[in-house]
Amino acid sequence: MSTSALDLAPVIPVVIVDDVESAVPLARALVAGGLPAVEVTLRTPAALGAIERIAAEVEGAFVGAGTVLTPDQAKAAAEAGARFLVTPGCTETLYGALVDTGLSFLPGTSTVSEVLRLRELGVREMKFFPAEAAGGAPYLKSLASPVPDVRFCPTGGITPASAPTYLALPNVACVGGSWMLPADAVASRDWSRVEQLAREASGLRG
Ligand SMILES: O=C(O)C(=O)C[C@H](O)[C@H](O)COP(=O)(O)O
Repeated sequence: MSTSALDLAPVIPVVIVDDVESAVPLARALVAGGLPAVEVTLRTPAALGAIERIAAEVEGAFVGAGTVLTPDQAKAAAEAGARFLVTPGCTETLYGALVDTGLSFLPGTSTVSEVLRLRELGVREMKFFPAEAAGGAPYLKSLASPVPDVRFCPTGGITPASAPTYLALPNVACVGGSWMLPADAVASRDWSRVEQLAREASGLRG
């Protein structure tokens, strides 16, 4: 069975990289702190280069691409070395492209019908986005009884304070978040702070 990003740690860090040179030390700090699954969002021109460098140079990292919106992005991320793909929402076209890469993926959902549509296609691991805005932990808790066989990675607005509530739910495998990468720490390349925040996040449990 292929590795699922959901099973590696309680948190998947969501990374926005502005320069490729920072990507490797940043990912090393996350891995050292206990967060091996690293989601690099395709929101910056540096993202694909960052995925490539992390895949090649950071031992222990399981690097993925986030903010995958189009089939071309799915393909480019796979070619750059991404091991998993994350999307904020899903369409039929995008779903087909995700499957075509052969990688594991977390399609974004925020309604029960979206969850059921993907479930009909055999998907059992999904992102719940934007988690806090779309109903938060109470929403996912309500889904656990009628749809017990789908596991979620809620992402969007989650903090170290709210993460344990999500992680305590039976249908939450892990959460996604960017709080271990404060903009000022990344700008000043304070990797020891990133590692420390990652370590705290990796110790979170419900
Ligand atoms: O890029 C994507 O695919 C997204 O769906 C959005 C991200 O998951 C959120 O931006 C998470 O960021 P925070 O809310 O800062 O934790």
